[in-house]
Amino acid sequence: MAVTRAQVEGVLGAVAAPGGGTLASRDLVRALAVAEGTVRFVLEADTPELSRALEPARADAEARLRALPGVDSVQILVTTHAPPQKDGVKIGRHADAGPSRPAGVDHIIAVGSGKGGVGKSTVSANLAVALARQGRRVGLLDADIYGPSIPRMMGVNRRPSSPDGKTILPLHAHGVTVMSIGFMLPEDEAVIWRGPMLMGALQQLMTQVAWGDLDVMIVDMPPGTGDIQLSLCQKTDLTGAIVVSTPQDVALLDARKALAAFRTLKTPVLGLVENMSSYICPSCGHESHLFGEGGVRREAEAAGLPFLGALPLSLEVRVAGDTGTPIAAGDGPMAEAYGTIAARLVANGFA
Ligand SMILES: Nc1ncnc2c1ncn2[C@@H]1O[C@H](COP(=O)(O)OP(=O)(O)OP(=O)(O)O)[C@@H](O)[C@H]1O
Repeated sequence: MAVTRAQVEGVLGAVAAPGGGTLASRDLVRALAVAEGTVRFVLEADTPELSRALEPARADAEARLRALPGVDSVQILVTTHAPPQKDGVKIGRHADAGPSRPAGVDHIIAVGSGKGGVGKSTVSANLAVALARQGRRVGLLDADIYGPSIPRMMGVNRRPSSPDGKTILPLHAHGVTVMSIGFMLPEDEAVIWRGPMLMGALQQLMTQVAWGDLDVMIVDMPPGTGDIQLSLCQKTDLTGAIVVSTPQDVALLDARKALAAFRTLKTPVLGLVENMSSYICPSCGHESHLFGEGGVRREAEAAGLPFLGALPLSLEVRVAGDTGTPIAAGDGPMAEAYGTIAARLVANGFA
């Protein structure tokens, strides 16, 4: 029997947190994902001390979750907010170091979402492939520390090599240069990385990977609007961001938070994409709007932002993602839909 989110939340509500309360009541859990026997989440502490003190609770949660029927794997990441920086003191960096971009990379587009599971990685991978098919030199950086899925979607799972021990050689698939934080994480192991270490790893992917000359780099961001997303936007010279949402009200609420965060960070939003917008029955052709109709388009209009396109829910998309050949690499209406979004980005000079 498959494990449910409610069962997992029940366990998190029973594991004692250091200093009183439980992991749930102390609001320490972020990005909880429960899918196909895998439970994954982040414990986010606000001080390095709390992060260290969380280890017994992490181990307890892991043991209890593993004991639930239907759970095959448990991945818990412990992070801390970066310590506040004293004015003028920036260790190891030039005091004026602003946002940066790898040499030779013309544009960087972040793909974000407020809510997890809305198809952010699917859109990132397919957009990258669609742009490559239009002759652009494209990089795809999977920065989704909570659930790096780009290796599976692009069909690459070798560990990248580093012949000189300094530069990391990226992988290539479907005409795209690919690098994922997933390549750096040990598989099926609980990973305990602190916030600053994670940021260090992401910076490394940006600066130490031999990306070569690229017209555009697509960055698959972690879902949500936490510290990691914030630092990524602040430290990277982004051309702009694309926000993916489903038309459901709950997803839209979170998408609105993502838009607000990008606005605060002064990251231009290049447009919104509606994913899983409708379901077209493969046998009778009937179109149903499972998650509501047109919500993201209306959201874009209300915010005065471009609406880039609506992508239907399609079994083919999921199967393509699971088998390592994004749907945009083939032919048909979905590939065309991605081609249209890609062409628009190129025409506007963003890619
Ligand atoms: N239009 C679609 N039609 C059918 N399945 C889809 C579609 N878009 C995404 N999916 C499927 O939904 C699942 C979640 O998609 P994806 O991993 O891209 O979401 P995400 O927003 O990146 O999630 P996360 O929060 O884990 O990063 C995947 O199995 C993917 O194949």
